[in-house]
Amino acid sequence: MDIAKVIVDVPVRSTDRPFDYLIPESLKLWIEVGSRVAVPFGHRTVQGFVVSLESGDHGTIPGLKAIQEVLDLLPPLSPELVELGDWMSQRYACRRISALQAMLPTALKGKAERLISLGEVEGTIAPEDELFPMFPNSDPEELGITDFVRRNGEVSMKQLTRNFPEAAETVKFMLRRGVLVESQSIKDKMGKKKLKTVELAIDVASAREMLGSFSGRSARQKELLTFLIEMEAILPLPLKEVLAVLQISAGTVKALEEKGCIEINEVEVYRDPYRGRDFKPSLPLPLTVEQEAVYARIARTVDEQSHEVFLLHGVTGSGKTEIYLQCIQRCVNQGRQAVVLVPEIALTPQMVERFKGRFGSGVAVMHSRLSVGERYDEWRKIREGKAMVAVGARSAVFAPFANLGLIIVDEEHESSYKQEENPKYHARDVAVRRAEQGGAAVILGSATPSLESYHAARAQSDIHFSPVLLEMPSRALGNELPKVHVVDMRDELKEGNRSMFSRRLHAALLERLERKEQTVLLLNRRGFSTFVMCRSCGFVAGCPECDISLTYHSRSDNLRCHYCGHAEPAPKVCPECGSEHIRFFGTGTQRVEEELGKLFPGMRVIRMDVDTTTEKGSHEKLLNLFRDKKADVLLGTQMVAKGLDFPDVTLVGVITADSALNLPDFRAAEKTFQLLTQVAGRAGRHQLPGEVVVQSYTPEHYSIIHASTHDYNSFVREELQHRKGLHYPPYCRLILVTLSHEQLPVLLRMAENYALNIQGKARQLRWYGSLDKLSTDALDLLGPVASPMPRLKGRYRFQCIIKWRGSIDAIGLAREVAEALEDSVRDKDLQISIDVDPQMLM
Ligand SMILES: Nc1ncnc2c1ncn2[C@@H]1O[C@H](COP(=O)(O)OP(=O)(O)OP(=O)(O)O)[C@@H](O)[C@H]1O
Ligand SMILES: [Zn+2]
Repeated sequence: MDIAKVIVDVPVRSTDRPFDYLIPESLKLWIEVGSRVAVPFGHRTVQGFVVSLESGDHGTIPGLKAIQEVLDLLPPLSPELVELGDWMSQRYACRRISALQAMLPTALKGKAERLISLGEVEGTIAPEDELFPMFPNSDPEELGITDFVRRNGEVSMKQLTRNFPEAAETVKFMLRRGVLVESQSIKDKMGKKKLKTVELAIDVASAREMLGSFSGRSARQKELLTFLIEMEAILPLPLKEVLAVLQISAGTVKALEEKGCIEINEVEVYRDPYRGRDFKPSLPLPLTVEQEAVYARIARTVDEQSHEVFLLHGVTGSGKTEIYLQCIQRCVNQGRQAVVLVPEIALTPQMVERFKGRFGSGVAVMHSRLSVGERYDEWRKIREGKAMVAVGARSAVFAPFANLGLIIVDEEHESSYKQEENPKYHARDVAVRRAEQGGAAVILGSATPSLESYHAARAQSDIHFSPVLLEMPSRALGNELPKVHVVDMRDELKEGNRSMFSRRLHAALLERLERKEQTVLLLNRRGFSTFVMCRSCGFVAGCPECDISLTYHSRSDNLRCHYCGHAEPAPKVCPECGSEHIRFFGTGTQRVEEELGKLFPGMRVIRMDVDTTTEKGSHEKLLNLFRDKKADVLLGTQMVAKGLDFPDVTLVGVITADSALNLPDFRAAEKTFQLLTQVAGRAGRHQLPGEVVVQSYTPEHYSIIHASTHDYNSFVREELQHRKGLHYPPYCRLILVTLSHEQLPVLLRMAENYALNIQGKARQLRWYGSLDKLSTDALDLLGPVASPMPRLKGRYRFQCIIKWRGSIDAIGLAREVAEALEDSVRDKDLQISIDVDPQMLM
């Protein structure tokens, strides 16, 4: 008998390898690489994924157990995705099962029953008597199955395999052609699964003739038939809608059906979250000269169907989206599919509309605001070949397309592409890997590329990938980038203005009210109240070693560094200028809203933050209100910074540019630059010119200076110098290792132990030492120190940061030492988490 190697769903490390199972003869045809199976494990039955097959005579191996059941008719994973899972488990030091499960919609993880029903063949379900002509060459088995499913409506997979034990190949073949469809019995209040439709059963001419034959009593039937004749072009119509429009009863419909004039069919509808919504169809725009050059370059690779990564650096409003759309078209024309990744926060209706408008219902949308059932249906649309394009957040990188030709990562610099829980993968890096496997092109697009990607493109020597840099320095509509004024808030204070609005921003807001133009106001809440700042001179205390801001701890009233552990007492007066205006910094959106109400009576403000957007669809509602000019000001957190394209926005105000600058994060300057550039890019995108007011306590900071002149290149040059000097990415890579335990003394010992073991092993391998001194292969370790959140859910937390570069296997080492420690102490309470290339060090 043949053997399947199976990764089982048992959440302990010792099972993180394939186990051998015999494939019983009866299941042989059903099992492929990527199949989900039920297998005995210990005394239980668990779920697992087949990762490889071995044929041969293994019948005699004692103790080898057999697979019990196949859980889906079509394997939910492709061999390509299984291989990607393998790669992820090494790249992110995670378990293979967790990588594989991350690829599937939630619905497939639960216990829902799998059902088979009859599919749509050429648009409608085949009526009984048309069955033979439709499958002239079908074998009796296929007809038997069709008939069985028809009689039962929906059958479970068990029923089907019981009745047709030998028919695996046939059923699979039928599934692939859409004669059968597989679904899950997901109870989902968001939508229904079946829709009745009404359609003429005779041609229009005969129907017209029939009209004369209706007498007084059947006037309603005549009305219905007349209606259907008029609507002929758009038939079939949903029955429910017809009943509602004509105010007729089901009896009328039935009578007409019995006369053979009409037919009622039941079709399966996907729970389309965008159903009933009209998307304005959009045609390809004639490209600008800049766009044309970029497009031609990418199109070449798409046509060759080869693998290449592009970094598309295009200023805000340069028309990157149009490039994406036309490249996708090119790819789809060749019969290959495309995935578009966008940050969750930017997955606005406006964004979806642009893709649906161009590609219609061939677009599947995947994001976390959909219900479980809706997400499953979108996933199924992809797997069954009913969608050619998937637009979605992070996890859409796993869209089960069979022949992927293009992956687009929009706003590639966004840190939300990194998943913070296990598996801690970065969707951009996974996208590049997947494309490499399948010979697909990748476009990483941004107005502010991440330093990692940009450096990789310039240096052509990066460990992940070397993208080809393509640039679009001007806006598509030919207008200028907006003028940016930086206001020094220290001067405002000096001159007696204690309000949160500078005089300049105040005046600009008034002007917009008078001219009936709109304003976007950004309040950057990230990083508030973790640091202490002097309002007189802008001083913020930083770590002397690590060049990041110190974090204030109120209990001990001191300041601490979360990279190396440096601590000092919190100052009472500013060490720079002696002022007593040194304190926490913090303002909420609500307070800004109140203040606007006081200063500008009658101003209509829409506030958009986590509080006002929790409800499903609220985000969209607020944006629509703003677009329809029901408000003068859109006030919000980061949410307002991205992707919006509103013609009447001529002013963008940033309340405090510095707050994120002071996060204890080596990417603070980069993130500040990106956010300012993005939000500034919302102003003056169409006919009206735009203006931006940025309020700051540190206007001399290079991230603010360069953002104000839209000078990405100068910012990058300066920032790269800093990173190089202090050994931060992209000049090295990081691994964040967090250890947690309920008991502090135990944890301290373990963390110390972990650090020593890493250092010891690295020393043996001649990797260990300061990155300053070692030239190529090098590894250094910071810590252990208390984590920024030192106690979480009753557990203490300590962390180490491993810095490394070169071709050494630092990830393997971090994992190996963690596992050895776990094995040696055998303390179930100890948890060690490894985050490779962390985005959040807080
Ligand atoms: N070739 C073109 N001809 C006419 N208009 C265009 C063309 N390309 C893009 N546009 C328009 O220019 C505007 C900006 O384009 P788009 O939103 O795609 O820019 P973007 O680069 O994605 O910007 P951002 O990074 O700010 O989101 C849009 O209103 C778009 O319709
Ligand atoms: Zn430090």
